[in-house]
Amino acid sequence: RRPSKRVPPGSLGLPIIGQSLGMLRAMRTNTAEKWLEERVQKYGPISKLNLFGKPTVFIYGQAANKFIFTSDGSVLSNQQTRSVKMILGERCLLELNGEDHKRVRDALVSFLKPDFLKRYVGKMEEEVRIHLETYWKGKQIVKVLPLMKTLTFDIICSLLFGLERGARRDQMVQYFQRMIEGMWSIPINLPFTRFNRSLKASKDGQKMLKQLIREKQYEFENNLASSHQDLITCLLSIRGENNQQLISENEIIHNVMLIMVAGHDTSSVLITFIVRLLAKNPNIHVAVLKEQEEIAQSKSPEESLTWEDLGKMKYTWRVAMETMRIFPPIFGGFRQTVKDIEYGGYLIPKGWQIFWVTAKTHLDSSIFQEPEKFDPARFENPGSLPPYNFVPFGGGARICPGYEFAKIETLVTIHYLVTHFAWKLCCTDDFFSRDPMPAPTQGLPIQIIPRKPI
Ligand code: HEM
Repeated sequence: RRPSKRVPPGSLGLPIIGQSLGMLRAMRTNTAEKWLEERVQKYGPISKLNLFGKPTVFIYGQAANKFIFTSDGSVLSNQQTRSVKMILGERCLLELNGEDHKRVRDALVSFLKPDFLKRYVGKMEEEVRIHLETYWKGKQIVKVLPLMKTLTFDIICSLLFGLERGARRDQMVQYFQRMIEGMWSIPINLPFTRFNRSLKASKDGQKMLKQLIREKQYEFENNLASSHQDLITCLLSIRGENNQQLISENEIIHNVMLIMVAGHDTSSVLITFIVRLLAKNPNIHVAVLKEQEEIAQSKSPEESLTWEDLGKMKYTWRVAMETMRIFPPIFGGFRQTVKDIEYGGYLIPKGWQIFWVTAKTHLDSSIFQEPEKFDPARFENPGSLPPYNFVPFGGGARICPGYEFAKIETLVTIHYLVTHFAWKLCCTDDFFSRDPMPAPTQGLPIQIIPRKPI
């Protein structure tokens, strides 16, 4: 078929600004789905707009997700905002395409695959225990979101970077927290801007990582590495013919920074929203508690959780999936067309952005009946769910490689939370803003009542 010469309906708005401010405002006021629905009502399921200075086409639904996730690099390339590229570096996975993307991704997956991660359940559990003893024990009110950010940072530092607790880990966490704060803002290189503070923190963090990598390289080459292999050592150990290192120092630094961001912001949001939903749905809370108590009672108090125990947490994981259906941590993302393409009968010119949105498909009543209702039973038989309808982790060649990691940390944390504490929400409003990660009012303060000692 000859491609139609028509670009999708819609307006590109003012030059550069386009609809970016309207979209950002809708994200911050938790009305982004409504904002997009109004577009669909006005222009139909495929429409053009101008986001962050680029002509963009917004598409959603099963076919759209399939198109985005299965198109190869000859049709669509990955597309990040300029601020993300400047802060994370040009060799991180988000910037790589084709063979380079596959080589670096395979290296990361060799560490993040279940066979490797199952050895680390006990180490994650140790981090959760220490966290609860430090920040929850003896408290009456805690703020869940900031604490979950601290916990997921700690887990990543310990498991992925082999950085033990202490001044060095604290310094690293500070750099990364500052870096993330302004990562999504508009890049203006002035000393007082949020972006510039992030860029500086990214450079300081990179310097520290470089030092850490050199130490790990020395340990690796002199057979001094500990038996608990971390991600950095794992990447250093990937060798080709003649024993040459296959992942360069810059690739290690940029991807370690990506993992720090991708791995901590998302899982902390997921756990926070599960805590919120359990407080609002007592029946579901009771069912999760029952499942977790059965596991706890099958072990002595000193015994660690195992991979097999996690396999028994089926209901809890269904609750997590339903939480991600309604409140996906990642709102959506961008790709860029590598050539003129035809989609849905329209022409999308070369160099335009394509904007995909998770929640718009997740809340579609033709896919999920009564989409506003929180119902974990939808995931009783995940195999029956048609592909590309439930996409909190994306899909295809760029599907989230941290899925298993996120699953383990979520299940271990929820196990400890429900078996050791009961809780009530201090703010009962339903509001959360997206910046771009969802954040409930005041970071979700809750009143906690201990069930049994940590
Ligand atoms: C609930 C937790 C998580 C959610 C919802 C999530 C979601 C996502 C999504 C939607 C993408 C794909 C974006 C796209 O196609 O453009 C992605 C990519 C990615 N995620 Fe996650 N993620 C989570 C946790 C993690 C964790 C724990 C890690 C690392 C330990 C991680 C590392 C990554 C990386 C490196 C990518 C880029 C993959 C690539 O471009 O090939 N994520 N994630």
